[in-house]
Amino acid sequence: MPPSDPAQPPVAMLSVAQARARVIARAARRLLPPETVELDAALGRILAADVVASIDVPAQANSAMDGFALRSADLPAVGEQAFRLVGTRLAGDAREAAVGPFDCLRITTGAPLPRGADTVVIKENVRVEGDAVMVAAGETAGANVRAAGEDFASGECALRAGVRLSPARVGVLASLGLTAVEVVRAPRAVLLTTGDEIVAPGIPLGHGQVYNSNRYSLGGLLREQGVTLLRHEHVRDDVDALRRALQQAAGEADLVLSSGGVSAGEADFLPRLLAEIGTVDFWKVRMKPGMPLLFGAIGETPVFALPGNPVSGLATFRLLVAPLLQTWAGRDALAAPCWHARLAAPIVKNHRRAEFQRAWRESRSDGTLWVTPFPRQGSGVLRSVAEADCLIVLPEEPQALAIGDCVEILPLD
Ligand SMILES: Nc1nc2c(c(=O)[nH]1)N[C@H]1C(S)=C(S)[C@@H](COP(=O)(O)OP(=O)(O)OC[C@H]3O[C@@H](n4cnc5c(N)ncnc54)[C@H](O)[C@@H]3O)O[C@H]1N2
Ligand code: MOO
Repeated sequence: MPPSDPAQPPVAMLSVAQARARVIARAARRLLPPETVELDAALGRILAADVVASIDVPAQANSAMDGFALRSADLPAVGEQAFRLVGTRLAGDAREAAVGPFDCLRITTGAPLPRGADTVVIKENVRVEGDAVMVAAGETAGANVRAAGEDFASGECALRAGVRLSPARVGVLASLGLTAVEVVRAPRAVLLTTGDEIVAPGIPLGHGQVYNSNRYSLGGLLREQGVTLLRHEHVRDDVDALRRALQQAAGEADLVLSSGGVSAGEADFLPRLLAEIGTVDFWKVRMKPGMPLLFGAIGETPVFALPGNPVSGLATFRLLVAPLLQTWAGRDALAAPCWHARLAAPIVKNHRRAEFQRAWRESRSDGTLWVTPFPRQGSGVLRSVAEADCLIVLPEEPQALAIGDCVEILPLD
């Protein structure tokens, strides 16, 4: 249930797991429709439906090497055997060919195997004497042949719905002969940054002013996740300006992300405003950094109001915005594999929020993974995220962890 007065801290904040469940539930209420794109535009997109192979790949058995195709039954057990050279087929030669007993066909990599043949002997292993090809004992039956359907058999599921189309996956689609593919429509987002002290880079910094890094780091995270960033707008700490900006953004986007103005300051208008013009699903999560995170919707458009502190914004994005995008991508947002590592430095934590410490991981030669927390963990130390490659996940209970203790980590790359 939404808190009755979002400007007042709720009696019990949600845990990260509870907050994530609410985010996923809201994402599932409004999935994005599929659209068809040409293969050239498919890279990075999310597959909307399973792709089933309608042909065998490769379509015919073919040679994996340059050499001579023959019948394995004719290979010599000892000494040498002469094979009669009956022709040549380079890859791309569409004529059918066949070999009979003690025949061989000169063949190049990728050329279809002639009827009757089941083995290719590489050219380096034979001696050609006129029309005779001499093959010595020791060749392996069935060698250097790629079976029809070895990569994908017709009828087999080649790619599952929900996967991101990497270069190799787009290659798979092409290998199946497809020219276009159904993908999930890219979510469209508007990013609002707020705060009277925030100015754009390039302008000389006045007293008390701060450059707008969130625009670029949060905008970058959105883009990295395949979101189309429709636009960014910086909004001053004015309740009417914020109301207008939020309503307009919700009208044009699938997702609204804002930064700043969610905590307890005199200009932190977002919690009350979202309750006024939309719905508050939750405000404040038992996490550090990122505790004041606000989530809800305007109409059916989900709204994340992230804390203004640069590190808090990035952490809440990784932990709570990403699951919404994963749900829209048709993926199970709870299924991410869990990594573990040993602590290379002690950690003492006294509070009762789950903590996500920026850290570096290191794979040691004995096969163990170690993790070193960044020395400065403040929510304003953006450098900690810029230099880190993972987050150490510390559970809610107070902890005194020693060097060598095992902790859960979340990779950032
Ligand atoms: N009395 C309390 N004070 C604070 C609490 C609290 O519970 N009680 N919570 C703290 C926590 S935790 C966080 S996190 C921050 C979150 O504050 P807001 O979301 O309201 O954000 P702002 O106050 O607008 O800004 C916080 C900080 O971040 C800088 N900032 C904001 N926007 C940007 C931007 N676009 N680029 C770079 N830096 C930005 C801003 O200058 C502030 O330094 O509140 C604590 N306070
Ligand atoms: O949650 Mo705040 O993000 O601790 O600084």
